[in-house]
Amino acid sequence: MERVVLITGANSGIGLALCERLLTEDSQLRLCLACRNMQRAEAARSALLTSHSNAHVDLLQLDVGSVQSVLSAAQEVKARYNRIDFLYLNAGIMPNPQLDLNAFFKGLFSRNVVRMFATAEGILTQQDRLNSDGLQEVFATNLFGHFLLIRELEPLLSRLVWTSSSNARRSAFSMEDMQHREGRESYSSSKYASDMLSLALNRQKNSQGLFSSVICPGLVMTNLTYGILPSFFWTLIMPVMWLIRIFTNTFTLTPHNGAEALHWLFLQNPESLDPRAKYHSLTSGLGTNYTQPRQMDIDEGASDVLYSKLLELEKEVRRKLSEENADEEISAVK
Ligand SMILES: NC(=O)C1=CN([C@@H]2O[C@H](COP(=O)(O)OP(=O)(O)OC[C@H]3O[C@@H](n4cnc5c(N)ncnc54)[C@H](OP(=O)(O)O)[C@@H]3O)[C@@H](O)[C@H]2O)C=CC1
Ligand SMILES: CC(C)=CCC[C@@H](C)[C@H]1CC[C@H]2C3=C(CC[C@]12C)[C@@]1(C)CCC(=O)[C@@H](C)[C@@H]1CC3
Repeated sequence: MERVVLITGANSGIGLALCERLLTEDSQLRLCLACRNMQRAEAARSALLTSHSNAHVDLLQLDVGSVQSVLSAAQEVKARYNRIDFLYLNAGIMPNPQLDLNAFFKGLFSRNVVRMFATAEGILTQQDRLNSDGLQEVFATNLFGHFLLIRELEPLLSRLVWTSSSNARRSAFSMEDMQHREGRESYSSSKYASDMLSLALNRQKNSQGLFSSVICPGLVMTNLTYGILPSFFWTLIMPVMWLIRIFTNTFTLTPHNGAEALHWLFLQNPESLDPRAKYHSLTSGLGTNYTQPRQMDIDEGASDVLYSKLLELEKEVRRKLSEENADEEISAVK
């Protein structure tokens, strides 16, 4: 039977590399590339068809950071497919990143140097903003839009895979400020929230046949990472990056390597997976890719609380949207 795989943020980086790898694995797949920009989606589709000329590649317009777009895209998915075998929740942003050079150089000569290169802990902040739905943009894109998509498509789903990060950190997340309105680590907070949500989904939904996993792709050179430093700087330090890669397995660097754990999970029986593990894409000094589970620092109770808070926010957002639609209808009649 033809399997259907939907991937958010599939037009570039790790998402696009995953598409390539999945088509190489199973040429009979039906891939659905869910992207916000249809021109970029078309370009990705053409690239995939160049290497896999008989592949079934569909496109879906989805801005995961917009409530209305998620609801419309979900309607379209329900009209097109009877089921989604794998939903990869991969789209993600890190807007206005700032590297703390002082902390970086201090870190270079500390015991935590390997950890710093693997997680960017203590050296990276972001500046977030409100989107047109009144939500924090990073939270809306990296977490809430995906949550809403899952809620809309639930009867069709069986496997979920989140592209999280080793930058996810408990101390960056606060249950009282789950959107991270206050701090400057919105990326870390949103990724920690996705780890928690994945655990909560497993606790609530495994009995109904829905399984969720999280991965970290390692440090991959994509649009997201290129946005952190000016391009001339990347050109300068690229040889150093490849050198560091010999000593640290988290420097996967290429999108193909970064997609390792996403691909590996595609081949696993969900019952054999650990809901408390994050599956890391790793690359050895000799360039061999492998996947390694590492325990996440999360409480089951807290993950359930987050799940309830997301359900509450969903209600609120839907109510607001229907009020806005009603207002629009009234003014159209006038
Ligand atoms: N690169 C790395 O080192 C790491 C990346 N990650 C995660 O991997 C995932 C993929 O990122 P990566 O491949 O690196 O970076 P890219 O920027 O190449 O890919 C991000 C993808 O997400 C899409 N996207 C962003 N915002 C939205 C939106 N509102 N609606 C729909 N699609 C959207 C982008 O589309 P568009 O082209 O239109 O912007 C793009 O296709 C992210 O979740 C990121 O956090 C995790 C750890 C490390
Ligand atoms: C190699 C030299 C000399 C400098 C590079 C320093 C930083 C730009 C680099 C060090 C650790 C990196 C890192 C990320 C981005 C680039 C670094 C800060 C990530 C935050 C990218 C996105 C993620 O989700 C993380 C897993 C990455 C963690 C490490």
